[in-house]
Amino acid sequence: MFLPRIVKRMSPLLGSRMSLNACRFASTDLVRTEVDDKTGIAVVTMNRKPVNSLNLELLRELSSALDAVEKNKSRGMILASSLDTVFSAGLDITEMYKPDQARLKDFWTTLQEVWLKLFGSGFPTAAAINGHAPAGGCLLAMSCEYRVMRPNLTIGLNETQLGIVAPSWFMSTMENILPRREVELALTLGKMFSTEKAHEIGLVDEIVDTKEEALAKCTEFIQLFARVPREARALTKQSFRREALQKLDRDQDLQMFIYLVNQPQVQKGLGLYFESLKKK
Ligand SMILES: CCCC/C=C\CC(=O)SCCNC(=O)CCNC(=O)[C@H](O)C(C)(C)COP(=O)(O)OP(=O)(O)OC[C@H]1O[C@@H](n2cnc3c(N)ncnc32)[C@H](O)[C@@H]1OP(=O)(O)O
Repeated sequence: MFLPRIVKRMSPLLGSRMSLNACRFASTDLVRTEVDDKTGIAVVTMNRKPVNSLNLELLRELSSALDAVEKNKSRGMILASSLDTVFSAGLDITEMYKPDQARLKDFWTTLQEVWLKLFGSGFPTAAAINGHAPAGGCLLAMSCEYRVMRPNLTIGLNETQLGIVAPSWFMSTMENILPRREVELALTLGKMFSTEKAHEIGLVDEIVDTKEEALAKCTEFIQLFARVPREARALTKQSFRREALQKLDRDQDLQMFIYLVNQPQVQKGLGLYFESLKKK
């Protein structure tokens, strides 16, 4: 079981609001967690080059970071990326293409866990989307309560474009934000929205020019709850999200995923897609 290292020092994020305050760090190579001592808000930053694709190790560390945020009783959590142009490229295709079956099982179970912890968290959450957010990257952002994005990027659930089917809990997560018809269209098309279009339809709440502004806007959102009793807020949020959370039958979902991924036509499609990414 991974245990985050916790030390106390000054934030290296010079120029951002966070830099003014001493921060507690709980960091690993893949996920950095910084808690601002003044606001009590944790910034969880994904840091897996080149594109924050979600492999088993990154998912495990995200899961541990979420546990740490919960345990530390942080005022809220902002999810961000250390990369300049990518928030997260979604699931790491190498986990699904010609997979090791035991690892594939672990991989999917850990993704379920991350979603259950993030979407179902009692603490306030916001995503500072400072880069592209396709598929699993979009899922992480949508699992938060508020989204702030930089211009000229893309976000969406593009699974059908890859010949795969987004699980129903990906759909429920989008349905928590957008009208059902919009979700059906977006998913059947495998639509990637520009930042501007995502903002127009409500998938993204605000557009800002820099990562620092995104972090500041996310902080402002979380601070809206400063005077709302923590427990009442948490139970209200969880009650809104309960139906989606309870709909996930983890075992059945795992069996379905394993079955689908191992279909020869899905393997072929993933292989071709991966090649096309490499050729680019
Ligand atoms: C039943 C199954 C259910 C599954 C549910 C969810 C599915 C998913 O999440 S599938 C993943 C879907 N993701 C995508 O389609 C995104 C693919 N990536 C991109 O579009 C671009 O990489 C991106 C816009 C994110 C960034 O563009 P660039 O900055 O131009 O980077 P490159 O495209 O040059 O990529 C750099 C490097 O990373 C590799 N890469 C990219 N994405 C992935 C990925 N998802 N998994 C694994 N590897 C990925 C890419 O091949 C490049 O590798 P090298 O050529 O070796 O440098």
